Amino acid sequence: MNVYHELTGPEGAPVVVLSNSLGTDLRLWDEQVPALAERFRVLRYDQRGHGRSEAKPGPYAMPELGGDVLELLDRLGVDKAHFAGVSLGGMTGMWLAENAPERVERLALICTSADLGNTAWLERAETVRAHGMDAMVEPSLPRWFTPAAAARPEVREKFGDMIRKADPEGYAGCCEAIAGMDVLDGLPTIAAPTLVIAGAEDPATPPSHAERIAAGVPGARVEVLSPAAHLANAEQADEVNRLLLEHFGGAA
Ligand SMILES: O=C(O)CC1=CCC(=O)O1
Repeated sequence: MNVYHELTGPEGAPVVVLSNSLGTDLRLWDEQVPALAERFRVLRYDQRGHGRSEAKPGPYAMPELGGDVLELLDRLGVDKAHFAGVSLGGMTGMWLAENAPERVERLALICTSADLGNTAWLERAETVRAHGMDAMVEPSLPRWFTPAAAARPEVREKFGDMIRKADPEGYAGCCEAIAGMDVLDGLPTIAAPTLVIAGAEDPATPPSHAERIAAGVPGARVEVLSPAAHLANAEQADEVNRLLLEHFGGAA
């Protein structure tokens, strides 16, 4: 599988993997990389079907999204890494922590869920296969950002571009992975110290989903940020950077 990735930060430093959400790409983490790369080797990648990664025909399943990360870590010679994921990226992180615990040091789950149902995701997959990614731009931005942030031209341009650059088949395949996701029952087996971050105004994965994850993962703690919708790491970058550095042990 051809997974596009970028490495930033000192060689030999502990590795932090950053995994993007549905419809975005590794640019989602632009505000995190400078802060994290002072102390960590930051490995960000594009989920399959997104950005510059390969878009195999769907449907996909969570073991494939997690398998892409394991393959990438193997290729780069990384035995174990910290992992942060937004939404679909967080789902990938939960799958990894449950199924490859020896590869996950500490886990940060941002604006994500262990169960998002299935019907709506299968319908969304049908919509993008029929109408392409343009159909996703206007519905997505108000879920991703609070109204003030969603109105900013640079936000609309950057995140609209990420949506348009996703491959419709790849996006649909990821919707199908969300529909078939099965990480809820395994939450109590997660041994990696886990931080769960939610956006108070997130309509897609509201704070109740973060609380549900934290109720399942032994010792997990929740932080709710405001104002922030689904892409809290973009809207509350400084606070998310502070929390990630503290959680991964890189705080000054
Ligand atoms: O619906 C959205 O765009 C929000 C979302 C759900 C899963 C994900 O990765 O993003």
